[in-house]
Amino acid sequence: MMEQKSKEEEKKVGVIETWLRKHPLPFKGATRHPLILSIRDGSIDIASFKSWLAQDYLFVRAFVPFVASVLIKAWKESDESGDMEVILGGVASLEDEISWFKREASKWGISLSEVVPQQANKKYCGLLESLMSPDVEYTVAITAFWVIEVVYQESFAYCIGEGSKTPQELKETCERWGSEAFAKYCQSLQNIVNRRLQKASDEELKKAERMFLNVLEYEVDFWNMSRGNV
Ligand SMILES: Cc1ncc(CN)c(N)n1
Repeated sequence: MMEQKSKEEEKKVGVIETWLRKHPLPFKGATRHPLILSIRDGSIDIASFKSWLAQDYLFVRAFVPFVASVLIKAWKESDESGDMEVILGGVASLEDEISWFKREASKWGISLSEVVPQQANKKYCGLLESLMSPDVEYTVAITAFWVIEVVYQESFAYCIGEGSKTPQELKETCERWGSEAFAKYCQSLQNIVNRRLQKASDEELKKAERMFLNVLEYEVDFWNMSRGNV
């Protein structure tokens, strides 16, 4: 009886929660990076922030076709029509995000047309491009999509959380990904991923878990880049 109950509970917990318990350090490494800690404690070097902003603009431009490719996979492979609305919401919000990057860059005197992608950025955009292949399963692609979004949500929410000393001029940036609305969107993605993983084959589960860890590494490399540790 006891054993039955714990198995039931495990089912309710969801695969993502079990991964987060199994791999706390990689997740913490990506969401509590020194760059984020320096925003939160106010010691951030503005040159690092500007470098992150410029590189992230290029990343987001590459992220748009990736999210569009996840939308196509959802249309072809999903067992739930509601997935498309969640992903479509993500695509739509990226238009506003790109405009925001342009405004923010001009505020900081950054000429976006002159930004050259650094190595870690090129590598990460290469990963996005590889995930656009029709050979990559919807479950694996949507897992990557969720991790990419949740790292920013967890990181920037920490910068505006209780006790933070984030400089006023960086608060809008932190709000963009640290807001309640963005957290809700990430939760919707997480629900899709958990549902898909519950039905996945062992092989697909392994692929998705490897992707989860891979993306966390790419995120750390991306933060490192902005601190000059390419
Ligand atoms: C590198 C990176 N990772 C995630 C996000 C959030 N879409 C982003 N803008 N940039």
